[in-house]
Amino acid sequence: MSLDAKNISFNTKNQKIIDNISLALQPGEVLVLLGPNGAGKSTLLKLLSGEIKPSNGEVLIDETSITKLSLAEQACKRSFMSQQVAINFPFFVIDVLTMGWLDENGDQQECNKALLFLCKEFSLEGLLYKKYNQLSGGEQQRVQFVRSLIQLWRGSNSSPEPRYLLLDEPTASLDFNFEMKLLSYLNKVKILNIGVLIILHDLNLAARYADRVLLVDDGSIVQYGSVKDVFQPKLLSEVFRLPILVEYHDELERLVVHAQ
Ligand SMILES: Nc1ncnc2c1ncn2[C@@H]1O[C@H](COP(=O)(O)OP(=O)(O)OP(=O)(O)O)[C@@H](O)[C@H]1O
Repeated sequence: MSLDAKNISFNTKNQKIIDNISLALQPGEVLVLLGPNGAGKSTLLKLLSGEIKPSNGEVLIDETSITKLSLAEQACKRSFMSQQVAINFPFFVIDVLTMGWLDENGDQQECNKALLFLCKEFSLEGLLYKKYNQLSGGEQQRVQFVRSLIQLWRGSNSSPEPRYLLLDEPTASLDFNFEMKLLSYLNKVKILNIGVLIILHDLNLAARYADRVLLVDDGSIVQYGSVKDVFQPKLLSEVFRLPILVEYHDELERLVVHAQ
């Protein structure tokens, strides 16, 4: 079981944006997608989510081509939080949160339970009856993260099917507290048989939270593997076009990255 990209490419009239990428996101792992601006990360996530179709190759969810799944079936299997979600209609926060609730998630009582639990985790209780488009950027991002979790909720099921959570820079507008809260929450998410693919720009946070890393540049994979495999100073320096130092921090017990 996995969310697979098999030799996918995405071209526009004048540009090859994704060039023959293959990957497999496993349930139970956090795969961090790294790369410079314009490398193709968001496009790759949109392809994996089914939002856009590859020019070549295919995306499979648990061995079934995503093109053979209905939108409802896709929604059950994977949840996608894109970079910025503008909602022009004046929805209340509670409406935005419950939009993703599916029959598979459980009944109304279960929905209330999920809302109560996740809103407490991400301090949204006081915002439920505010208009979504009046929230700050960070508040909107917390709402979108909780919405994407609510979509995959299987609270009362002790052995849920594999599911996949795709997150495009979910911490970009968050303060330090909520940034750490969201990233450490992924450790709880992944043990629920969910595979998480997340785009991050902060290399130190990537080193801390990734089980595996996919480094892309110019639409292609540069390196795909463990943090140790990817966090090679020469490789990172080339991709990010500045001298980068990587060292093992004894006290933190992980690799840390510095710009030289
Ligand atoms: N539909 C499109 N039509 C034309 N060009 C596009 C389209 N989508 C993406 N691009 C271009 O493809 C490249 C990759 O964009 P993408 O948003 O995937 O990059 P990214 O790695 O997510 O960047 P960032 O870190 O800045 O968010 C960019 O040069 C972008 O301008």
